[in-house]
Amino acid sequence: MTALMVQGVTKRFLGVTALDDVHVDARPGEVLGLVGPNGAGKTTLVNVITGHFGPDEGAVTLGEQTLTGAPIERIARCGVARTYQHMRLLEGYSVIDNVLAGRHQAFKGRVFQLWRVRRREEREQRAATRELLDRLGLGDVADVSVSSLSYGRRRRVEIARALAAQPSVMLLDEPTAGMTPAEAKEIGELIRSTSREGLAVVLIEHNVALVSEVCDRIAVLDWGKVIKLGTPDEVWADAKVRAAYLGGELL
Ligand SMILES: Nc1ncnc2c1ncn2[C@@H]1O[C@H](COP(=O)(O)OP(=O)(O)OP(=O)(O)O)[C@@H](O)[C@H]1O
Repeated sequence: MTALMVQGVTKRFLGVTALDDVHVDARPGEVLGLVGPNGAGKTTLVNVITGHFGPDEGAVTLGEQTLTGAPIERIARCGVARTYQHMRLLEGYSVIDNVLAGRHQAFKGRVFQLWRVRRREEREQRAATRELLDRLGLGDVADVSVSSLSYGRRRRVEIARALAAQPSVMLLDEPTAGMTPAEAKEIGELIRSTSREGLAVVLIEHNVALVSEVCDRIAVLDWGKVIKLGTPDEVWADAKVRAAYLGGELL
């Protein structure tokens, strides 16, 4: 497993500097929180890492691999998976088919294979996906349409789909948005236990209590700049953070 490094990334949209010389890293086995007021640049940073936007300046690397400016599919195949602020599930398809889609996307075109070998791989992938669904508490709905699931379970399917690609880095954009506190707590526990298996998780999250509980380190963005990067205690004790984030009324 390899670390994600963002070095000196700047991204401008017409008159807006959405990211301004951003330096952050996410280490294998840790959860890195990405927090900050609305419009601070959190989603833009995720979009630059995943190749949805190229940066104007700076570099993104994963171990020895340079991701800067690479197409989205290549970055995904390098081991970067994500979920979106607004869910993008294949409506009307089963949970297992949605999750398998994540797996196929990551592995497609990898090698030319005989039909027989492909059939065997497909069976193996289905079995591995069922195991993953069991682990995420979705085993009982594997063959059910995602459209009929509760909001919390649909969010879980999104995470399962990202994990199915066996990433080194998983970027989660507000995975607990719209959840009940109990559902959010469960997702928090899931994120933490998943990271402990060795992947780096980058978590955009507005829920301060959850982010403090789940994250090893937190990067605070404000107006496109990282104003603090440290442990939850270090971050929330920082005067600049308190001033920028929720106008000083943090905890
Ligand atoms: N595609 C785009 N075109 C123009 N401006 C954009 C684009 N994407 C983001 N921006 C601008 O960049 C800035 C950062 O936006 P971004 O969505 O990254 O913030 P955020 O921290 O994720 O906010 P939120 O918490 O509200 O999701 C904002 O001023 C936003 O309007």
